[in-house]
Amino acid sequence: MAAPNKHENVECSLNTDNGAAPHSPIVNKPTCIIVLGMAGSGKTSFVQRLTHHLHAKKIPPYVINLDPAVLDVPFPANIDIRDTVNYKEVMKHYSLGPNGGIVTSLNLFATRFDQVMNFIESKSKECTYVVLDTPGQIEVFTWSASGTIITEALASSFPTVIVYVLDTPRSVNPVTFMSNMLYACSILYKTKLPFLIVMNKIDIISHSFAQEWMTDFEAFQNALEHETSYVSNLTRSMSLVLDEFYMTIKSVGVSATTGEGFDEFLSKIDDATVEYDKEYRPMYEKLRSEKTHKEEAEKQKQRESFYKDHFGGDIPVKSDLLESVSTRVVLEQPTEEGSDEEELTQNTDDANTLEEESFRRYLDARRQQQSKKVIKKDSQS
Ligand SMILES: Nc1nc2c(ncn2[C@@H]2O[C@H](COP(=O)(O)OP(=O)(O)OP(=O)(O)O)[C@@H](O)[C@H]2O)c(=O)[nH]1
Repeated sequence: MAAPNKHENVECSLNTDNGAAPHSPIVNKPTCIIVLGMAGSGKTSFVQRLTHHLHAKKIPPYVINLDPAVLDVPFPANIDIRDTVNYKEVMKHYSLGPNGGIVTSLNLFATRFDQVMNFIESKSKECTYVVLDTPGQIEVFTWSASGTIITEALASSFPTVIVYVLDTPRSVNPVTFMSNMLYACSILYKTKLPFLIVMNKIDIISHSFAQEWMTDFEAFQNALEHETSYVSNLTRSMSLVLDEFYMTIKSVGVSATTGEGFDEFLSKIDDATVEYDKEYRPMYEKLRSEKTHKEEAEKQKQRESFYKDHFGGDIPVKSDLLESVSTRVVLEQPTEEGSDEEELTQNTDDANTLEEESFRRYLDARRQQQSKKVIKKDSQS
């Protein structure tokens, strides 16, 4: 069991100087592994074992804990939501129950996720895998706005894979198995990302029965013979529907307790990374560019209404004046360390000059308009 480590709010201190060459199929981009699963399926134990396994292989991962309510994080987390959001304070402040507190904490954290993206980006060359543990209650992540924001942010910049942890011993019941699969299926279609089912706890029972049910419809129907409840009829019909889902889905059996199956898991993650690159990346890149365009259009709209309000619509919105100002702002580059103050003064001076210039142009334009009006009046009278 990996010893709990003092995690850092912002830094990746663990994943350097190991001499290991990243082996991700996509050069210079870590694969983000989002770990989801029903409460108690073993997500945290799985992340703990995976972290341990990767450290042993000298490929230390970048680990992020997104569960604000967990008491102890049993793996060395580089970023821990609990350092940013105090779940108990959130509950108290907003008079929420435990689940509302978790959802709100995750929402608050999502507003800062751009910073997390910057940290991952800065470690892109050193880290091969970024592992994210999610809250115990699966719906908090899968059906919340913040879960979608986090998933889309990751997937539009890095190869991202959804790992669904299944409690194998609990799934020996075909109805429970089917419920789990329906849930997995809904997440697959919602996230539109490569998806891997991790059948955990195979030290208790082999996952071969579950894999057989996924590939052999008859075998599953036979297992249902013993079920007499009305749910079994529904399950029987649903298994027909899930056939296509089973055909596209990858699965692997692991034990977070013994470490069995983790090499196979990594090899499937690498396959999923290639799959992301081929099939999903174009879609997410399009999504990102659409988002950028939408934001640009929104800014343009705000600028237009600003100029309308301040110049009464007399000056055409697309004037060279507006263009020169907006380009200046958009093209602003981050300054070198140590020269911030100097650059800031320079920028402020530039901005003042621009403002003066534009104001002068505005006055000239008004003067010209006025004189045109006067000439027109004179000629009429
Ligand atoms: N035998 C066995 N037990 C396991 C394995 N993985 C997890 N467990 C046990 O399953 C229980 C739940 O594990 P957790 O890792 O806390 O599960 P979780 O999904 O993170 O739980 P929540 O986040 O609280 O919903 C614990 O008692 C673990 O010791 C495994 O591979 N084998």
